[in-house]
Amino acid sequence: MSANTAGKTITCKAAVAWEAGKDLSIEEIEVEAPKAHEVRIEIVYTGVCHTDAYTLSGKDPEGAFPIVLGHEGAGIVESVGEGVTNVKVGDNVVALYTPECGECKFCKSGKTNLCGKIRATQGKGVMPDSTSRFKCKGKELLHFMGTSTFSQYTVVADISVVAITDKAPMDRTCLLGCGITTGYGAAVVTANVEKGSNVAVFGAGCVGLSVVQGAVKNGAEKIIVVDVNDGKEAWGKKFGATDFVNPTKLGGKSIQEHLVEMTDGGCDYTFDCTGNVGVMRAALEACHKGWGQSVVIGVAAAGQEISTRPFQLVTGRVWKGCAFGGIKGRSQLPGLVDDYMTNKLKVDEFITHRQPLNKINTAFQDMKAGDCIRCVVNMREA
Ligand SMILES: NC(=O)C1=CN([C@@H]2O[C@H](COP(=O)(O)OP(=O)(O)OC[C@H]3O[C@@H](n4cnc5c(N)ncnc54)[C@H](O)[C@@H]3O)[C@@H](O)[C@H]2O)C=CC1
Ligand SMILES: N[C@@H](CCC(=O)N[C@@H](CSC=O)C(=O)NCC(=O)O)C(=O)O
Ligand SMILES: [Zn+2]
Ligand SMILES: [Zn+2]
Repeated sequence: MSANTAGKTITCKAAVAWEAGKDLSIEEIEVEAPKAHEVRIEIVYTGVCHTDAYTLSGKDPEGAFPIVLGHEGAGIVESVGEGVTNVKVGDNVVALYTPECGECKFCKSGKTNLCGKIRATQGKGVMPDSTSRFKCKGKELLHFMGTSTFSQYTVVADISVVAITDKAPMDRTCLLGCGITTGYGAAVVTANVEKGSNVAVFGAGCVGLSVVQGAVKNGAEKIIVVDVNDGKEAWGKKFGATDFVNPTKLGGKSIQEHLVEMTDGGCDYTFDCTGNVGVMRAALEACHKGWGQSVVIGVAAAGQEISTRPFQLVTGRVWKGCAFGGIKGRSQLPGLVDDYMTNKLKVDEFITHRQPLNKINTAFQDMKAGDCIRCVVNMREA
C-alpha cells in the first residue's frame, strides 16, 4: 500500500470507543498522512491490556471520547513525515506509549524513562501539534497514549516508535509494547533485583509473570507469587516462581504477616501488579525492615489513594513505582527483541488467546477471564 498512499488520507478499519462503558465499534475511519516528525504505521497485531479496559470503563481521569484505544502494537511503517530520520518506510516497528526524545530534562537526567516532550498533548489525546489525524463519520477521534493501535493504520510522533528486526514475528513483538516489557523492566531496571533476593509478586497476569521472569534473570532465590486465583500457581511456576500463596486462604492471617514469616523478616523486593490499593499497602508492609523495596506497577482507578503508617518508611522500606518498567523504548526495546530471538526472553508463552479485529470486544472479554494472560488481535483480519 505504501507506494500509492504516501501523502494521502487512508481509509481503514478501526475499533472506535464512542463513549465510556460501551463496547468498541468497528468503523471505517480516515487516517490523515503524517505531518513533520510523525510516522504512519500499518498496525499488524495489537495486544489488549487492562489499561485499555480501564480507560474504556470511564475510570481514567485522562480518558476522553470518542477515541481509538490500544497501546500494545507492532506493525510496518507505511509513510513518514518531513524530518523523520529514526525509522523508514517498510521498517518493522513497535509503538511506544513512553516516548524517548533524548533531549528533554527527563531523557537527559539518566534517572527515568519518562520523557516530557509530548506528554501534555499525549494526555489530551492529540498529536504534538494539538490536532488529531483520525476522523470517522465527519467527527474527529482522539488518539490514545500516543499510539492508538486499535486501528489498521495509526499516526504517532517519531519519538514514539522504534524499529526492530523484521525477523521477529509481529504477533509476539506487539506484547513488548507494554505488558512483558513493563514487568520485566520493573524487576531488571527499576528494582534491579539483587542475586539471592527474596521477591514477592502480587498478581500473576502478564505483568506479574514478566516480573517473575525478570527476577529469575537477575538471580533471585525465592520468588513468591501471590494471587487470589489458584490457577495462577502453575503459571507462576512455569515462569520460575518458587512459591505460591493465595491470600484468601490464610485463615485470617494477613498476607504481609505470612510473607514476613516465609522470608525471615520480609522480602527484599515486592511488586504490585494488581492495581488494588489494599494490595499495594500489603506489598509495602511485606518488605524487610531497613531495605525492602516495593514497586507499584498496577494502575489504580480514579480517586483511589494509597496509605500506610509512615513508620513503615521511617524504618527503611522504600515505596516506588514505574511506567513501562523503567525501560527506554528507543534505546532498550531492540535489545529485548534480540533477547527474545535468542531464547533469553519468553514471549510466546504469554499468548493464550487470539482474535481478529472484528472480534475485539471478545478479546476484551477474554482478557477479563481468569485463564487469559494475553489476547493478541490480528488487525488484518477484519
Ligand atoms: N505501570 C505500567 O506501566 C503498567 C501498568 N499496568 C497495570 O498493571 C496491572 C496488571 O496488568 P495485567 O498483568 O495485564 O493484569 P491481569 O488482570 O492479567 O493480572 C492481575 C492478576 O492479579 C490478580 N489479583 C487480583 N486481585 C488480587 C488480590 N487482591 N491479591 C492478589 N492478586 C490479585 C488476578 O487474579 C490476576 O491474576 C493492571 O492494573 C494494568 O493496568 C499494565 C501495563 C503497564
Ligand atoms: N492516565 C491514567 C494513568 C494511566 C497510567 O498509569 N499509565 C501508565 C501506563 S499503563 C500501561 O498499560 C503510564 O505510562 N503512566 C505514565 C504516564 O506518564 O502516563 C491517570 O491519569 O491516572
Ligand atoms: Zn498496557
Ligand atoms: Zn524526552
